[in-house]
Amino acid sequence: MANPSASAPTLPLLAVADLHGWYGESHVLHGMAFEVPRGEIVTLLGRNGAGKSTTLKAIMGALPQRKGSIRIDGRETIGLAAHKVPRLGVAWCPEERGIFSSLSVAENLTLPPVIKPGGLSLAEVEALFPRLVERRASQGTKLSGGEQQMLAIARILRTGAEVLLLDEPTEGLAPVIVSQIADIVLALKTRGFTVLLVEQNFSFASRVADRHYVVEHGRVIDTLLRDEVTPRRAKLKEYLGV
Ligand SMILES: Nc1ncnc2c1ncn2[C@@H]1O[C@H](COP(=O)(O)OP(=O)(O)OP(=O)(O)O)[C@@H](O)[C@H]1O
Repeated sequence: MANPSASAPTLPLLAVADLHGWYGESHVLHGMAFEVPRGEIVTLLGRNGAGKSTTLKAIMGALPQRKGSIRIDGRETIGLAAHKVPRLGVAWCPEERGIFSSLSVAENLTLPPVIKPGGLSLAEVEALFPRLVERRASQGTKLSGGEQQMLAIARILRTGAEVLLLDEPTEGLAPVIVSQIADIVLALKTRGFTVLLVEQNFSFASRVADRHYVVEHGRVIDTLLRDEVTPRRAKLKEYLGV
């Protein structure tokens, strides 16, 4: 990884301000605003349909109708074509995971192109994911949900991205696998990655994250730092309806 302290420490790696987004006539992001400091794990929490996944899409330039501001390492990207966003060091792991079923684990792993220097080597990726090494020759279709999720995360680590957008990486997984994914996300932080996580699984989110933004109706309605989660747990449960 590039040295995380190389840029100004006070500049957030990702800064979203007054972000609006639409699907056709449907206005779903209503002034999203939040910051992701370099080296932190940050979550967007909220009920189904709050606009969390759409926010990740908007950051990647995959939401055609959007306005506002999305700065990546200080650079405004709102007018940028979608194919240019990854070059700024952002990688997206969408909810559907996107594993190619006809390709092997090894082929899936090396499919995304390296677009920036500073990514992990294949050997470093494999050291983080021993399970994938064991399954190297297996086809995508033969993998369990947890293995698919690991592969979806693993294959973006070589690309040189510094910011990883992970959309519900624990969805549908057994608790023991969720715990392994938490260990991996924490290991990524120690390797210098910055992570923006969309999550419904609050116990997972609270284990890994440094800060949480609560999203409701397409905007951030509250922010909690790691230490505020326990004292404000009742309020958080109310927000999430759990
Ligand atoms: N492709 C789409 N076309 C039209 N409307 C959409 C589309 N995708 C999402 N929406 C709508 O946009 C709103 C925000 O959805 P989004 O998926 O961003 O929510 P979310 O907070 O990520 O929740 P979830 O966990 O259910 O994905 C919802 O009302 C949803 O129905």
